Amino acid sequence: MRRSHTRARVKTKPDKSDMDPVKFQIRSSNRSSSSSSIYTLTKSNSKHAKSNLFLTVASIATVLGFLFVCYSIASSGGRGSLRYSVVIDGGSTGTRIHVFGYRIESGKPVFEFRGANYASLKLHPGLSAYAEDPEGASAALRELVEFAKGRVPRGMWVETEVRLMATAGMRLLEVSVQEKILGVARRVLGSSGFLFRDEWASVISGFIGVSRETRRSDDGVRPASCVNETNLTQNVDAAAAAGSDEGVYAWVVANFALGSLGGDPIKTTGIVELGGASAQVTFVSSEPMPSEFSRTVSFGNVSYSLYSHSFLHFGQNAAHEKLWGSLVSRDRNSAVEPIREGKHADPCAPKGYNLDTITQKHLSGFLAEESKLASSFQAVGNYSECRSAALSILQEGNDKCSYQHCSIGSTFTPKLQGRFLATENFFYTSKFFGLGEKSWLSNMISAGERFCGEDWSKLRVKDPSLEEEDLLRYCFSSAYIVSLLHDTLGVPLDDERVGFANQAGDDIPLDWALGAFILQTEASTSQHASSSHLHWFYALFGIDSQTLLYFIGVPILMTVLVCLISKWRKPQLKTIYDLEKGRYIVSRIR
Ligand SMILES: Nc1nc2c(ncn2[C@@H]2O[C@H](COP(=O)(O)OP(=O)(O)OP(=O)(O)O)[C@@H](O)[C@H]2O)c(=O)[nH]1
Ligand SMILES: [Ca+2]
Repeated sequence: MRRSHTRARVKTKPDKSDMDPVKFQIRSSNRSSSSSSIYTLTKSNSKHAKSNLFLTVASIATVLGFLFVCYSIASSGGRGSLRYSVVIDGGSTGTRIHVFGYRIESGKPVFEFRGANYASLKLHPGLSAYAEDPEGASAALRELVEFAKGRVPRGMWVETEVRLMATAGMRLLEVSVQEKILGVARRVLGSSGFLFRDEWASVISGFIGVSRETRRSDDGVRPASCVNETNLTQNVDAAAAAGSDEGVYAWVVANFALGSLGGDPIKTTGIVELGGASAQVTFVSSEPMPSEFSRTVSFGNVSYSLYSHSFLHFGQNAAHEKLWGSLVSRDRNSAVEPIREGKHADPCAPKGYNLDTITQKHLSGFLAEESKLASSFQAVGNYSECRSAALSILQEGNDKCSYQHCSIGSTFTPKLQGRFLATENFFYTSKFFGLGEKSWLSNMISAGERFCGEDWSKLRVKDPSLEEEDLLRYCFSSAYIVSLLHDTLGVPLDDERVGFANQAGDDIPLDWALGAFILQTEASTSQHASSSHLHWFYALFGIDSQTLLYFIGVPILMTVLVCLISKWRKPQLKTIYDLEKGRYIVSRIR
């Protein structure tokens, strides 16, 4: 059939509402028939055209939307998008910032403490060093904030929470001085660009057992009782009964790392932590205990009834300073007999070490200026005397015990139950002496006897890279560790249930700040999920975004494809208007 070359002639227009005709003349190819008809090739019905257009646009939009969902899930490794959180640990020897990345899957946070999902930086000295000059803390805090900003995408800063949680070093300061330093921190963090509220900068031992009021703190740890902070200035010992949140957080990260968090309480692992200013003991105990030591931690649908306590002044550095103080002050039952008037033997310092500089620096907390100058020390390096001096320090206050039984100071501690990880200085000192896991506590004794009994000059040659003060501490540390775990807490010397560690599971650092982040994120996510419209969905389907993709995405794609195929497959009809016959003829295009 040839296309006509004659000009199309305009005839009666069909009904306006129908279509807008295009006309041309087609001559039949058969010579014999002279008939030729004028045909009208009509465009499709405008309504029909619109629905086609809509269908096409909708199909394209659906397919694009589906492809975008595929891309965003694929690009996030088939999981929720990455979120961030920042925790600053205000310790006594330094301030450490932790930057965490995590995802939400099926309404639950998924934590990975490695690679781009975890970074930390520690700056010395700790916040408590700025007691005389609180403003001086702002420079270090700004440097830590800049470190975090380098690890959180700028677009996420505004929804990334930052918390400052200070521990023993700050606990030892007057509350008024604490508040000045915290005020500087609140100003720096408030202008950091991260999500921050003033109450998120605090000394974490905010709860001590005086009133019977209980309340749920926003980090998922429910204190057995609490009181307002003003009591802290009146009774430092009461403050010593505080701060067990630090121990709880360390317990949380240890059991998260070991995979026992969320499981049977009996199968969890306890934590004994030897810090600089404080020591923490936290474990699941079935023994009845006074409420000020009891903490309940909920994780998933499991509740853990814990004993948790932070022994302020019983951290390694604080205890060592107490030893020097006890060597000098005659009005206390001195840990060791003085050599002669004003000359004190220090059994925890290897022979030949010159103690005067270090003791003058550290005794400010214990001595009036004149008695400091009058006193001098002689290193006599004797491990067993050092160990009994350490025991005297640990038992100081035992006579004031107001509980059924006390172990450290005048504080109640139930009998240790189950397995334990001994962290921080337990780990550092065991590593220094090269102890293996097997019988490490009994080997600590022989290592300490050798080290304390050695001449200082030989020790210096063996470890020239270490700071003198750090090297010196290993004699006291080896004695204090055995005296704390075995002589005071009753851990048998060959007990395999207690091991030293600084990481666990998949090399997860056993740092309490990670535990605080886990609890806080778990609490805020489940709060958000229960208040968001998706809660019923996750509860009903309990599926993650990947499965969601298959359940919803694939059917949409199939529907769109069927529509598109059916549309294209639909016979292409041609509607023509026969002028001579005066009617439409619909015919199929091959
Ligand atoms: N030997 C040794 N000791 C370390 C090392 N790192 C930290 N410590 C000591 O381990 C203890 C606890 O470390 P951190 O928790 O980082 O110190 P901190 O938070 O400032 O101290 P606290 O406020 O008591 O927790 C302190 O006594 C530190 O001096 C290390 O690499 N080697
Ligand atoms: Ca610490």
